[in-house]
Amino acid sequence: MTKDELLEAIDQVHDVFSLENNEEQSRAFRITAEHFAFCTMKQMLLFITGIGGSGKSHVIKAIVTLFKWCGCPENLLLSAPTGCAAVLIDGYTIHALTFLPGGESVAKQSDLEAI
Ligand SMILES: Nc1ncnc2c1ncn2[C@@H]1O[C@H](COP(=O)(O)OP(=O)(O)OP(=O)(O)O)[C@@H](O)[C@H]1O
Repeated sequence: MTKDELLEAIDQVHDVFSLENNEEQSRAFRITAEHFAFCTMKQMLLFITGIGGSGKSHVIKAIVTLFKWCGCPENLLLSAPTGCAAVLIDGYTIHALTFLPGGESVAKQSDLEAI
């Protein structure tokens, strides 16, 4: 996919999810999408928060859609701290994603570094 096609896909997903109706959703989506498009080797940490129903999952769904449209859904892993939150975004719990053991056992540093 060329850069122009990527930018076009970003605009289309932005429209499909009506993110122009919400400035903060729009900004969160564009920051993530443009990082995906132009800075693939750098880690980005972005904290999106808001009260229940403010549209956090909606932004995540838009990001998921962008990765699908760009043909690389496998480059995106979704996780959430609780099972309920993970189901809402069709993702994994952080424990499941990082193979952390359940119960009271403590993960070994070497196991975590191998992930
Ligand atoms: N920009 C938008 N355009 C249209 N509908 C939207 C938009 N943002 C959010 N919604 C709708 O508002 C509802 C609540 O949004 P969402 O589930 O994303 O909120 P949330 O912040 O993740 O909530 P919670 O924290 O309770 O899980 C959903 O039905 C979603 O589709």
